[in-house]
Amino acid sequence: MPNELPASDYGLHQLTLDGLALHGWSQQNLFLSHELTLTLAAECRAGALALAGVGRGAAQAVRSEIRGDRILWLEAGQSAACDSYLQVMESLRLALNREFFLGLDSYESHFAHYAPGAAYHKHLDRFRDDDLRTVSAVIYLNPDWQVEQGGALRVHPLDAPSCDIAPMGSRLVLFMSADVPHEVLPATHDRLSLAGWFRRRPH
Ligand SMILES: O=C(O)CCC(=O)C(=O)O
Ligand SMILES: [Fe+2]
Repeated sequence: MPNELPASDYGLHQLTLDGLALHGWSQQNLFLSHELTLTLAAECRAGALALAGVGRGAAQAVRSEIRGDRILWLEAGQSAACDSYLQVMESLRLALNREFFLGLDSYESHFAHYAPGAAYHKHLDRFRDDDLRTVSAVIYLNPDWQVEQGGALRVHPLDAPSCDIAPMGSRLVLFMSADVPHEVLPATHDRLSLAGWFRRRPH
Protein backbone atom coordinates (compact mmCIF):
# COMPACT_ATOMS: atom_id res chain seq x y z
CA MET A 1 0.00 0.00 0.00
CA PRO A 2 1.67 3.28 -1.02
CA ASN A 3 1.57 6.33 1.26
CA GLU A 4 1.28 4.12 4.29
CA LEU A 5 3.69 4.32 7.21
CA PRO A 6 5.03 1.03 8.50
CA ALA A 7 3.30 0.10 11.77
CA SER A 8 6.66 0.52 13.50
CA ASP A 9 10.35 0.03 12.87
CA TYR A 10 9.80 -3.69 13.34
CA GLY A 11 6.24 -3.89 12.01
CA LEU A 12 2.92 -5.01 13.40
CA HIS A 13 2.39 -8.74 13.01
CA GLN A 14 -0.85 -10.16 11.63
CA LEU A 15 -0.67 -12.66 14.52
CA THR A 16 -1.05 -9.77 16.96
CA LEU A 17 -4.31 -8.73 15.29
CA ASP A 18 -5.51 -12.34 15.07
CA GLY A 19 -4.80 -12.91 18.78
CA LEU A 20 -6.74 -9.81 19.73
CA ALA A 21 -9.75 -11.02 17.71
CA LEU A 22 -9.57 -14.59 19.05
CA HIS A 23 -8.78 -14.02 22.72
CA GLY A 24 -9.49 -10.34 23.42
CA TRP A 25 -5.82 -9.66 24.03
CA SER A 26 -2.43 -10.22 22.46
CA GLN A 27 1.20 -9.24 22.77
CA GLN A 28 4.10 -8.66 20.45
CA ASN A 29 7.79 -8.33 21.20
CA LEU A 30 10.03 -5.79 19.46
CA PHE A 31 7.16 -3.53 18.49
CA LEU A 32 9.25 -0.37 18.82
CA SER A 33 12.89 -0.05 17.81
CA HIS A 34 15.42 -0.36 20.61
CA GLU A 35 16.58 3.19 19.93
CA LEU A 36 13.09 4.72 20.16
CA THR A 37 12.40 2.69 23.31
CA LEU A 38 15.56 4.07 24.96
CA THR A 39 14.75 7.65 24.02
CA LEU A 40 11.18 7.35 25.30
CA ALA A 41 12.44 5.76 28.54
CA ALA A 42 14.79 8.70 29.08
CA GLU A 43 11.93 11.17 28.48
CA CYS A 44 9.70 9.23 30.86
CA ARG A 45 12.40 9.40 33.56
CA ALA A 46 13.01 13.12 32.99
CA GLY A 47 9.32 14.10 32.76
CA ALA A 48 7.22 15.75 35.44
CA LEU A 49 5.00 12.76 36.20
CA ALA A 50 2.27 13.11 38.84
CA LEU A 51 0.37 10.57 40.92
CA ALA A 52 -2.48 9.13 38.86
CA GLY A 53 -6.11 9.31 39.92
CA VAL A 54 -8.80 6.65 39.95
CA GLY A 55 -12.16 7.40 38.30
CA ARG A 56 -13.06 10.32 36.15
CA GLY A 57 -14.12 13.96 36.33
CA ALA A 58 -15.31 15.20 39.71
CA ALA A 59 -15.18 11.67 41.12
CA GLN A 60 -11.46 11.36 40.41
CA ALA A 61 -9.24 10.82 43.44
CA VAL A 62 -5.71 9.65 44.17
CA ARG A 63 -6.01 6.23 45.78
CA SER A 64 -2.42 5.00 45.73
CA GLU A 65 -3.40 1.76 47.48
CA ILE A 66 -5.44 0.95 44.33
CA ARG A 67 -3.21 2.59 41.76
CA GLY A 68 0.37 3.62 42.54
CA ASP A 69 1.77 4.87 39.24
CA ARG A 70 2.81 8.39 38.32
CA ILE A 71 1.77 9.55 34.87
CA LEU A 72 2.24 12.27 32.28
CA TRP A 73 -0.24 12.67 29.42
CA LEU A 74 1.29 13.02 25.95
CA GLU A 75 0.60 15.90 23.63
CA ALA A 76 1.45 16.08 19.95
CA GLY A 77 4.63 18.08 19.43
CA GLN A 78 6.11 17.55 22.88
CA SER A 79 9.18 15.77 21.48
CA ALA A 80 10.41 14.07 18.32
CA ALA A 81 10.38 10.66 20.03
CA CYS A 82 6.82 11.10 21.31
CA ASP A 83 5.73 12.16 17.83
CA SER A 84 7.36 9.03 16.35
CA TYR A 85 5.52 6.91 18.90
CA LEU A 86 2.21 8.67 18.14
CA GLN A 87 2.80 8.08 14.43
CA VAL A 88 3.34 4.37 15.06
CA MET A 89 0.12 4.27 17.07
CA GLU A 90 -1.71 6.10 14.29
CA SER A 91 -0.68 3.31 11.91
CA LEU A 92 -1.91 0.80 14.48
CA ARG A 93 -5.26 2.65 14.72
CA LEU A 94 -5.68 2.39 10.94
CA ALA A 95 -4.76 -1.32 11.00
CA LEU A 96 -7.31 -2.01 13.76
CA ASN A 97 -10.04 -0.18 11.85
CA ARG A 98 -9.18 -1.97 8.62
CA GLU A 99 -9.22 -5.35 10.34
CA PHE A 100 -12.15 -4.99 12.74
CA PHE A 101 -14.23 -1.98 11.58
CA LEU A 102 -14.10 -0.56 15.09
CA GLY A 103 -14.54 3.08 14.08
CA LEU A 104 -11.60 4.13 16.25
CA ASP A 105 -11.08 7.85 15.75
CA SER A 106 -8.58 8.95 18.37
CA TYR A 107 -5.81 7.83 20.68
CA GLU A 108 -4.92 9.12 24.14
CA SER A 109 -1.78 8.07 25.95
CA HIS A 110 0.41 8.71 28.96
CA PHE A 111 3.83 7.80 30.29
CA ALA A 112 3.63 5.77 33.48
CA HIS A 113 6.22 5.09 36.15
CA TYR A 114 5.61 2.47 38.83
CA ALA A 115 8.21 2.87 41.58
CA PRO A 116 9.29 -0.34 43.36
CA GLY A 117 6.28 -1.75 45.22
CA ALA A 118 3.69 0.27 43.29
CA ALA A 119 0.82 -1.68 41.73
CA TYR A 120 -2.54 -1.24 40.03
CA HIS A 121 -5.36 -3.45 41.31
CA LYS A 122 -7.53 -5.53 38.99
CA HIS A 123 -9.71 -3.26 36.83
CA LEU A 124 -11.27 -2.65 33.41
CA ASP A 125 -10.18 0.33 31.29
CA ARG A 126 -13.71 1.68 31.00
CA PHE A 127 -15.45 4.36 32.99
CA ARG A 128 -19.12 4.11 33.91
CA ASP A 129 -19.80 7.46 32.25
CA ASP A 130 -17.49 7.03 29.23
CA ASP A 131 -17.65 3.92 27.08
CA LEU A 132 -15.54 5.20 24.19
CA ARG A 133 -12.26 3.55 25.18
CA THR A 134 -12.20 0.43 23.00
CA VAL A 135 -8.70 -0.98 22.60
CA SER A 136 -6.00 -0.56 25.26
CA ALA A 137 -2.33 -0.54 24.26
CA VAL A 138 0.67 -0.70 26.57
CA ILE A 139 4.30 -0.50 25.46
CA TYR A 140 7.07 -1.14 27.96
CA LEU A 141 10.20 0.97 28.21
CA ASN A 142 12.43 -1.30 30.30
CA PRO A 143 15.28 -2.51 28.07
CA ASP A 144 16.94 -4.92 30.52
CA TRP A 145 13.96 -6.24 32.44
CA GLN A 146 14.32 -9.63 34.16
CA VAL A 147 11.22 -11.72 34.91
CA GLU A 148 12.39 -12.04 38.56
CA GLN A 149 11.97 -8.27 38.95
CA GLY A 150 8.17 -8.75 38.95
CA GLY A 151 5.95 -5.98 37.62
CA ALA A 152 4.00 -8.30 35.33
CA LEU A 153 0.77 -7.24 33.70
CA ARG A 154 -1.68 -9.99 34.72
CA VAL A 155 -4.53 -10.33 32.23
CA HIS A 156 -7.70 -12.20 33.10
CA PRO A 157 -9.33 -13.29 29.81
CA LEU A 158 -12.94 -14.44 30.07
CA ASP A 159 -12.29 -17.79 28.42
CA ALA A 160 -8.82 -18.75 29.68
CA PRO A 161 -6.67 -18.81 32.82
CA SER A 162 -4.91 -15.59 33.75
CA CYS A 163 -1.59 -14.86 32.11
CA ASP A 164 1.41 -12.81 33.29
CA ILE A 165 3.31 -10.62 30.85
CA ALA A 166 6.66 -9.19 31.93
CA PRO A 167 7.19 -5.51 31.06
CA MET A 168 10.09 -6.14 28.64
CA GLY A 169 11.34 -3.15 26.66
CA SER A 170 9.71 -2.65 23.23
CA ARG A 171 6.94 -5.16 24.00
CA LEU A 172 3.37 -4.23 23.00
CA VAL A 173 0.24 -5.57 24.71
CA LEU A 174 -3.20 -4.96 23.22
CA PHE A 175 -6.55 -5.81 24.80
CA MET A 176 -10.22 -4.95 24.51
CA SER A 177 -10.76 -2.19 27.09
CA ALA A 178 -14.25 -3.28 28.16
CA ASP A 179 -13.70 -7.04 28.26
CA VAL A 180 -10.36 -7.92 29.80
CA PRO A 181 -9.78 -7.31 33.51
CA HIS A 182 -6.10 -6.81 34.27
CA GLU A 183 -3.73 -5.70 37.02
CA VAL A 184 -0.16 -4.56 37.46
CA LEU A 185 1.85 -6.56 39.99
CA PRO A 186 4.47 -4.80 42.11
CA ALA A 187 8.07 -4.83 40.95
CA THR A 188 11.43 -4.58 42.67
CA HIS A 189 12.68 -1.99 40.15
CA ASP A 190 11.32 1.14 38.44
CA ARG A 191 8.82 0.06 35.78
CA LEU A 192 8.28 2.44 32.84
CA SER A 193 5.62 2.28 30.15
CA LEU A 194 3.43 4.12 27.70
CA ALA A 195 -0.24 3.25 28.21
CA GLY A 196 -2.90 4.35 25.75
CA TRP A 197 -6.45 3.91 24.55
CA PHE A 198 -7.97 3.94 21.11
CA ARG A 199 -11.37 5.58 21.35
CA ARG A 200 -14.29 4.98 19.04
CA ARG A 201 -16.56 7.57 17.54
CA PRO A 202 -19.58 8.32 19.73
CA HIS A 203 -22.79 6.91 18.20
O1 LIG B 1 1.20 -0.95 32.67
C1 LIG B 1 0.45 -1.89 32.44
O2 LIG B 1 0.90 -3.02 32.21
C2 LIG B 1 -1.04 -1.69 32.46
C3 LIG B 1 -1.48 -0.33 32.96
C4 LIG B 1 -2.96 -0.19 33.11
O3 LIG B 1 -3.67 -1.16 33.28
C5 LIG B 1 -3.62 1.13 33.00
O4 LIG B 1 -2.92 2.16 32.99
O5 LIG B 1 -4.86 1.17 32.91
FE1 LIG C 1 -5.68 -0.69 32.77
